[in-house]
Amino acid sequence: MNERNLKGIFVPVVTPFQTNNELDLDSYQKYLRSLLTHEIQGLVVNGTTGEAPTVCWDEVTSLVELTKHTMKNNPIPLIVGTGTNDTMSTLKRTELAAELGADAVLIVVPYYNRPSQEGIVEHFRAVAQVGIPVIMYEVPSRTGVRITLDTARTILDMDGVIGLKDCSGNTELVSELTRLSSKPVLCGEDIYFHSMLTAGASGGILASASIETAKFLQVFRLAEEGRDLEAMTVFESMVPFIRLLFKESNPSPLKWLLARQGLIASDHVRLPMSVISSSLQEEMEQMLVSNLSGIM
Ligand SMILES: O=C(O)C1=N[C@H](C(=O)O)C[C@H](O)C1
Repeated sequence: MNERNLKGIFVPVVTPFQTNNELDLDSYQKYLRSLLTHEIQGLVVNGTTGEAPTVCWDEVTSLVELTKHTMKNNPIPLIVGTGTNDTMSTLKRTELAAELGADAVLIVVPYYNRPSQEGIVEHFRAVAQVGIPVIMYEVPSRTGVRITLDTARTILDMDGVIGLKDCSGNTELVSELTRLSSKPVLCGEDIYFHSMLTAGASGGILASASIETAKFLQVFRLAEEGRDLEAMTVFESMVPFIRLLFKESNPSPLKWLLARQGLIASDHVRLPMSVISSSLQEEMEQMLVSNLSGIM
């Protein structure tokens, strides 16, 4: 995988669990097969949406193997989340992902220990040397640390780093990087998808594309063709749905909807995540009944 492939709609997949906390691989395969009926550009396993903090490496291995098996006749790029807040364990996981045949790794800016900008740069320099393409993942609302434009540029200039997943909460970073003709930026914050495309993003890694796959593909295609008004109209039809999907922590609302659609058996999430509140369930039911964004 290289920076030219970092374009279009990438779906970060959920990790289905049984109510006893075991992986539910039957559901996982059914859900994957349904996603793969769309012409998406890639999948992300063990991202935030995949509940990476509570999935152990043996389980990631099972998920990656089953993903590769399921798409063997029609392989698309497979990105695996291997970033942690410890450089040594990130390196180990990244090497293991490469051995499993991942096409790229998604490396979150180290969270919780609040490294300096220099520490963040060195973390990425180490991972970039493993030899598998690296996508940097900026999500300050989750990590507690925000990268500067200089840090983003320094990391994106490294050989082995192919792009950035931007969940920075606004369009500043993507606009600046686009102005500087940097490597590709994928939107990682669903509600900003259209504005980030307008600002120069080359696509998105979007949890809501698990449900509204066709519409996200349509927005991307229309924007690429320069039909921005149409792209905006389709995107705006999804805004109420996206707002509900992120009203409580991702991926609990998404898992509820996938279970409601019968694509996974249960909306179970591992603690400390919890299933959505009854009030959000009611709002989601209401959305389905009034078919707000045309889903289902
Ligand atoms: O799993 C991901 O990748 C995504 N994570 C974001 C988050 O939950 O912070 C949301 C985005 O849709 C995809």
